[in-house]
Amino acid sequence: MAASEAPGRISVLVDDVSVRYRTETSNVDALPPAKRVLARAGQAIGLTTYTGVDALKGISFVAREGEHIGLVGANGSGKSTLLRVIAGVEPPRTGRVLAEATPVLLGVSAAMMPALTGERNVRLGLLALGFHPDEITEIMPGVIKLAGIGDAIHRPMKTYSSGMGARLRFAIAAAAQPSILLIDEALGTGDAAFADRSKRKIDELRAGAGTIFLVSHAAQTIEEMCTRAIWLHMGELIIDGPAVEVARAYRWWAHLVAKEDFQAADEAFTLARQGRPRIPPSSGSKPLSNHEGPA
Ligand SMILES: Nc1ncnc2c1ncn2[C@@H]1O[C@H](COP(=O)(O)OP(=O)(O)OP(=O)(O)O)[C@@H](O)[C@H]1O
Repeated sequence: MAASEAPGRISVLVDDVSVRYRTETSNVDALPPAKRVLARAGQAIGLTTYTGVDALKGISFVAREGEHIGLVGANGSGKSTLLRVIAGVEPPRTGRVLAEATPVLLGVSAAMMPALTGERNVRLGLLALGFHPDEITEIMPGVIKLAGIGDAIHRPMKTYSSGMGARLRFAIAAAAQPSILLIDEALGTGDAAFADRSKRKIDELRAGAGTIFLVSHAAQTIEEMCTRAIWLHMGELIIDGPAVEVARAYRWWAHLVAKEDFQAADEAFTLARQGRPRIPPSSGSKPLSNHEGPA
């Protein structure tokens, strides 16, 4: 179903959202000239230099019920940041996000308490997601089973490996059965058995959710699983349209960049930005590699 055919109710409104991260840098030369002299003087006496990274620049769009929206773009283009802003775990510097239900970002929504056991964290996480204590008693076993971390569930979370913590967070978020579901494939973690269980759970959640946002580096996954796609580049929205069109245009551009045919890449990029994405004639019969690109 193409975006233009989706008549569902508006579920998420992203209005002129910008995010800037403040981060340390050792590259004083990249700072604006006015700040360079001061930064050099500061460095000479051991002070840390900070700079701003514009992760999202004035992003606006509307998502509707029934839409499965893929986010594509090179590494660092702002995809995860956008999911985090929609989930409400990253405050935007400007703009706002309105949602008709609580969007749940699989894997990171629950704030965990390191000193408490996994079991206590599950209980707190489910309370935070709005479950009634009686419901929690009922669904706890299923959440613990999905996390599948064995006896470690009775140990403090600070003793967990990062994979074990991620599994628990995933299992808590999955219990929410959200109507607005945010999936960041980069969060995919764990061993083969968990990957299999989590994939089945994601499929189940996808079937129940009204609006889905999916970040994936595999443009083909976006083509197969989404109705619509948004291409982000250096924090800017380049094109928003039917998934197949946008994902293929992105893959084509990424392929040209990987081949170092920068002139053709620039042309493809400009056309996409103008809303006239270039879809390579061969892409239907001979798919480009999923992972091609400047990533
Ligand atoms: N906590 C942070 N502090 C400073 N900069 C950050 C932080 N998180 C992200 N960034 C920067 O913001 C920009 C966007 O990052 P983001 O993770 O949203 O990109 P992405 O498209 O999801 O990348 P990837 O495909 O590599 O996962 C990048 O330049 C990144 O370095």
